[in-house]
Amino acid sequence: MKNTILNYINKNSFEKKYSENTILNISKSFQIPKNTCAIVLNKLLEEDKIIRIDEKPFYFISLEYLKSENIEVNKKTYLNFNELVNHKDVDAFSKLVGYQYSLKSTVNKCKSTISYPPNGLPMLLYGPTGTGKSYIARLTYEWALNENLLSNKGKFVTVNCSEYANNPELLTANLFGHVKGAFTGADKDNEGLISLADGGILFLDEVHDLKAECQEKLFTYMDQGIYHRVGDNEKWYSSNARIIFATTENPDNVLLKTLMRRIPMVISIPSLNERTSQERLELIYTIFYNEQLRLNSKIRLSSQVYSILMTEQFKGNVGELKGVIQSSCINSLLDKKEDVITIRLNSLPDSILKNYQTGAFHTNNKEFIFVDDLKIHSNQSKEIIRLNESILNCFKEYKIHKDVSILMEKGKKIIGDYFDAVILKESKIEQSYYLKGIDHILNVVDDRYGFKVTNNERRAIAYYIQEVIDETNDYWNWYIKNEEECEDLHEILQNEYYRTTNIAFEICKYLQSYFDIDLLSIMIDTFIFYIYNPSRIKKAEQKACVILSHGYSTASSMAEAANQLLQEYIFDSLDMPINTDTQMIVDRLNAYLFRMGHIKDLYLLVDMGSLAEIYNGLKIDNVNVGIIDHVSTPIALAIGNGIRQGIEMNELLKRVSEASSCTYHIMERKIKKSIILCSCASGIETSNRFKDILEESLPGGINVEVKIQDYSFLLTHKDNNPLFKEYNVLFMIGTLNPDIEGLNYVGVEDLITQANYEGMNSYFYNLMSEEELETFNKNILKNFSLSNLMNVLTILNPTKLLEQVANAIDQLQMYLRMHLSNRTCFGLYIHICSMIERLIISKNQYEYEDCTDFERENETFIGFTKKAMNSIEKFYHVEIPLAEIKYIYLYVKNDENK
Ligand SMILES: Nc1ncnc2c1ncn2[C@@H]1O[C@H](COP(=O)(O)OP(=O)(O)OP(=O)(O)O)[C@@H](O)[C@H]1O
Repeated sequence: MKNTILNYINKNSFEKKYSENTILNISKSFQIPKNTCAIVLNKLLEEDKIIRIDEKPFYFISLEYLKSENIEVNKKTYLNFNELVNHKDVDAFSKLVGYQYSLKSTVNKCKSTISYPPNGLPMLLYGPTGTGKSYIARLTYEWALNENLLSNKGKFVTVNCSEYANNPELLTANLFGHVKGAFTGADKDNEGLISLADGGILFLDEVHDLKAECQEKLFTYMDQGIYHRVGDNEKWYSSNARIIFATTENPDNVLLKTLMRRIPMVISIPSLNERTSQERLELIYTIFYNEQLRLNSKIRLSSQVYSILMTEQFKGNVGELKGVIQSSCINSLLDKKEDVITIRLNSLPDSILKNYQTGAFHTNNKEFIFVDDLKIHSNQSKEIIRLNESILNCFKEYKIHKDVSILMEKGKKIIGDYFDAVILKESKIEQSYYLKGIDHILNVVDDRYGFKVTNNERRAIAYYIQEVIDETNDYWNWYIKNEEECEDLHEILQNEYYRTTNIAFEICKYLQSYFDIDLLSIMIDTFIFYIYNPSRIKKAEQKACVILSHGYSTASSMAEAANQLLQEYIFDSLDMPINTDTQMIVDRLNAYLFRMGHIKDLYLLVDMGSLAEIYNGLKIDNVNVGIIDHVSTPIALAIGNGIRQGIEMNELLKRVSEASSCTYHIMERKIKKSIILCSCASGIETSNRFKDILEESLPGGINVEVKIQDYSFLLTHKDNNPLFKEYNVLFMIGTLNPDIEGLNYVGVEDLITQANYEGMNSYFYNLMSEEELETFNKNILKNFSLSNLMNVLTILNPTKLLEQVANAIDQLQMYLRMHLSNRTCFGLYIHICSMIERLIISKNQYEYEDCTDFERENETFIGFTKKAMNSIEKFYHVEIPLAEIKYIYLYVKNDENK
C-alpha cells in the first residue's frame, strides 16, 4: 500500500498536479480510511520520500520529483508552496491571526525589540488572560531564530512565576541554579533556567508573581549578563538569554519601579473584544480548521453556534474561545455522519449555554455553515491582496513547469473567479463615480480595439479599482515585498503577449489618470489575464502591423479607425512629424520591434519613403517583412481583414496591391544559423574537446552547430567579431568569461556543478522542444561530470593530475587565507589541467601577453601561486608562465565567496 500511495503522489507530482495529493483524494482513490491513509503518509514523510505543504487543505509532493527539478529541500513541511520554491522562511508571525491588523504594531515592536543590537532588549507583554501573550512570545522566538538572531541551539525556556507563588526560593533556585547543599534536598548542582536559555529566550510568564527579592536578583543579570547560583555567592556565571516578561496585571502596580526601568518596551495586547469582527471570524476559522486537521473530518456549525461564537464576551479572550471551540468539537464527536461533524447549540459547554435562554434564537435551526466556507468570509477585507497572491502563486508554479499557456490559463481563471465573487458585492460600488469612470474608459478601449466588456465585468472592474484605492497602503506594501517577482512576471507576459499587454497598459494608463492611482505592474498583469482571449488575439500575436505615416496623428487615426472597424486590435501606429527623416523612422521602428518580442510576420504600411532604406535599417532576423506603400484606411482594412482570415503574407499583399495602386515588397526571413561557441582561455585544444562533448550531447536533428574560436581572438575583436555577424551565437562555453556585450556565457564549471541549466536552456528558445531539452540536459549532466571531462581533456593520468591540481588549489587557498567556492575550484581544475597538458606537449606555442603591470601589482599572489604549483612544475617538468598565473588570478578575483 505504501508504495502504491507513493507512486500516486509521484505521478501527480511529475504532472504538476500537486494539489491533488490530499488525504481526502488519496483515501478516495484507494478506498482506504483516512486514518490509515494519514498513517501511511506520515511514514513516507518520516522516510523522506515526500514533503508536506501545509496550505489549506494540505498536500504532499514527492521528493523524487523535487530532486529532478533541482528544488532544494531542507525540511519535511512547508507553510506554503512559495516557501518551498523560494526558500524564503515565511514570517513566523504570519500564523498569528491579526498580525496584519490589530496586532500589527505589537508584532513590529516585538521584532524591533528582540533584534535590537547587540543582544536585543527585554520586553514586557501586558494584556488580559488568553490574549495570546505566550503565543506571541513563542513566535518572537521562532522569528528571531529564522532571522539568525539567536544561536542555533538557543532554546525557548518558559517559567510560569505563578506556579511558584508560594515558594519564591524554589523559583530563585530554579531560575539561577544552585550548588549542591545550597538547601535541603539540593543533592547536586543545578545549572538553572537562565543558563538553559543561553543563546535563546527566557520567557517569564505571570511575572507579577515574581517576588521582589527575585526581581532584584534579576537586575544584575539584566545589567551585566552575570549572576550567582544559589548557595554560591563567590562564583559568577554568565548567560546570553534574551528576556520576555508577560503579565495580566497593570505592571506599574505590581512590578518594582527598578525592574520597570530596565524594561524599555512594554507592549499591550488588545482583548478579544477590542478586535474587529473580521479578525474574530478569522480566529474562529483558524481554530476550527486546526480541529478539522486533528479530527480528520469536515466540521460544520449551526448558525446559532456561529452567532454565539461571534458575539459572546469571552472573558478569557482567545484562549477561552479556543477552549469553547475545542470542547464543542469533543462534545459533537458522536454526531459525526459521512465524515462531517456537526456542532449544534447543545455541543457548546454549559458555561456558555447558561448565558442564553431557550428561545433567544430566531434563526433557522437548519442552517449550517461549513468551516471551510468561513475562510472566504474571514479574508474578505483584503481580497485584492489575495488576488495578487494567487497570481504570484501561479507564477511560482510557472517557474517550474515553464509553460506560459498554463500560466495564462490559470491567471485567467483566477481573475474570472475574483470577478465572479465580487460582482454581487453591491456595497463597494454604490458610488456611481467609479462606474462612470470605468464606463468611460472601457468605451474608449472598445472603440479602439473592439474590446467588448459586459456590464457585470464593468462592475467587477469598478470594485477592483475601489479596492486598489481603499487598500492603497497594503497594496503598496505587498508590492514592495514582492516587487522582483512581479516584475519578472510582467516581463514574461509582456514578451509573450505583447499586443495584449498594449491594451492592458492602455486601460491602466487611463485608470491611473482618471482615478489618480499608482500604476503597478501587477495591475497591468491582472488586466492582461482578464482581456486575453486566445481566439481573438493569439493569431495576431505572431504578427505585427504598423502604420507609418507623416503628420502628427495621421497614422494613429488610421490605425484607430481600422481597429475599430475590424473590431479587433491589429494595427499599431507610428506618427512621423513632417520633417522626420528615414533614419528616425527606422530608429523608432526598431525600438517598437524590440518591444514586440517574437514575431513571424511584420507588415509595414507606409505613406512614402524609401522602402529599401527602411528595410535595410531594421534590426531583426528571422522575420518576414512585407512593406506596402500609399497606405490609406481602406488598404489597412483590406490587410487587417486578410490577416483575420489567416491569408498568407505573399498572397495577401499581392491581392491588396492588385486592387489598388500601391506597390509592395517582401523580404523573406533571413535565417542566421544558430551556433554554440566554444572558446577556452585554456587553449584551442580544450575548446576542441568541449566542442566534441557538446556535439555528442545535442539531440539528433537539432539545427544548432558548435563552433570554436581562439580565446585571444575573441578578446581582441570583442563585439566586432565576424562570427557574430554571420551566426546567431546562442551562447559561449568556456573556462573564463570574456565579458563581451551581448554574448551569453556559460562556464564549464556551471555545467559540472549543474548550476544554471535553466539559464542555458532559455537560449534554446524555439530551437528545442521540452523533450529535446530534457535529453540535452541529461547528456550534459553525464558528459560534463568532472571525471568524464578529465578523461576527455587530458592524455595524462587524469586521476593523478586532478589530485595534484586539487592539492595545489588547496594550498593556494591556504596561503591566500581564502575559501573559494566549488564553482571556482572546478573552473580552476579544468583550466589548470588543460594548461599543464598544453605546456607539456607545447603544441600550442602561445603568444603570451605582456604581464609587466600584473607582475608589479600582484607580487604576493604570484609568489603564492608559484609556491602552490611548485610540486606540479617539478613533477611534469614545466614552468607555468606569468600569463597563466594571471588567468588563475582572474578566477580567484571573480570568486563569488569573496
Ligand atoms: N492571534 C492569535 N492567533 C491564533 N491563535 C491565538 C492568537 N492569540 C491567542 N491564540 C491562541 O489562544 C490560546 C491562548 O493564548 P496564550 O496562552 O498565548 O494567551 P496568554 O495571553 O498567554 O494567556 P495567559 O495570560 O492566561 O497566560 C493559545 O492556544 C494561542 O495559541
